[in-house]
Amino acid sequence: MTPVGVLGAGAFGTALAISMARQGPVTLWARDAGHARDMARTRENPARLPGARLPDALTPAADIAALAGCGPILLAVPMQRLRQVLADHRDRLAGHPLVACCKGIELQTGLGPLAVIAQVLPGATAALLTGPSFAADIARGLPTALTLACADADAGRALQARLSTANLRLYRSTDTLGAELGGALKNVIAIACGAVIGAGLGDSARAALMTRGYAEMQRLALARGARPETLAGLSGFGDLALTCTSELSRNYRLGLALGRGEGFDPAITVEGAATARAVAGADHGVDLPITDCVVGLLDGTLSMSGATETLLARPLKEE
Ligand SMILES: NC(=O)C1=CN([C@@H]2O[C@H](COP(=O)(O)OP(=O)(O)OC[C@H]3O[C@@H](n4cnc5c(N)ncnc54)[C@H](OP(=O)(O)O)[C@@H]3O)[C@@H](O)[C@H]2O)C=CC1
Ligand SMILES: O=C(CO)COP(=O)(O)O
Repeated sequence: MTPVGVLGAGAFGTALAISMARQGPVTLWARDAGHARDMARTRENPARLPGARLPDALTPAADIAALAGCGPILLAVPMQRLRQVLADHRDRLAGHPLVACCKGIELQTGLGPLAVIAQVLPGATAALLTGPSFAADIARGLPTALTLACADADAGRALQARLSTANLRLYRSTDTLGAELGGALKNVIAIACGAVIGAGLGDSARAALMTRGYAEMQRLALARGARPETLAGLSGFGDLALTCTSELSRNYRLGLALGRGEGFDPAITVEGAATARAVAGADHGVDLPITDCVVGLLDGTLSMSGATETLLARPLKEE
């Protein structure tokens, strides 16, 4: 069996590699050669996924040429890095089915991962793997369900069969736009929910924000042509429910810090911050009051009390 390739030895890339290496060969590329060598020697990735052991079938690689012998390649780098990574390694990636594992909207263009892939590698078979999944849970072999979205139904079926594992149950979709937007926008709402809890506004306020945040996700996604059932699925509702209620979520933790008026380590990957700015700044004619408040909190132009008053003072309307 040709190995599955994983580009990006971060938390998610490593967790997916571990899960898939339990049923076949996987090559995990790390951009830092020393990082790859350390993983090969110690059989762990403590910096990104502490406590997880790398199965024997997982081969860390420092040279991206090692991906040449792989079949599908999973792209597990942050959304705002995706374009550069694809451009840097275009020749190595050409000809392989590419599975974007990142969640977000590109700040400069307002595009999602699959549109970025199409621009850098036109004609590539591309899919998206997204949904409610903490890297730590996947690495521990806990049951996880994800959406595998691919515009090409046959390619999607093949990738679903190839990438599903004993604990990773993949559901197919051809609504790539809806899957992209669900995974990206839930991070913005998770920041908002963390801020509400961090400010001590309570679980009822969080439930209201999750619900109205889901409405905001739907408004934007449907306006851009997504299917409602996609937003109601794993990539939308499922991931929203997970990310808005767990301190394992970095987006939620950033929100907690904002609500508490505390700082947050900028080195930690938090996709929702850039996505909020990308979406709020775009001209799509859709009302996104929660997203706008998140941007204000991130930029320091809006206080928690100001954000709360802004949302509570909105004109009364039908649900
Ligand atoms: N963590 C999780 O539980 C989940 C994450 N995701 C998504 O996965 C994506 C990746 O996040 P995650 O793995 O968690 O983030 P991490 O911060 O753990 O890892 C990011 C990885 O990307 C690599 N990277 C960053 N920039 C570049 C670059 N220019 N070239 C090559 N590699 C680069 C980093 O390399 P280096 O180590 O050398 O810095 C690192 O290995 C995000 O979009 C996230 O939303 C989805 C579901 C769950
Ligand atoms: O996407 C995730 C869960 O589905 C991971 O969440 P964070 O990026 O907020 O850590």
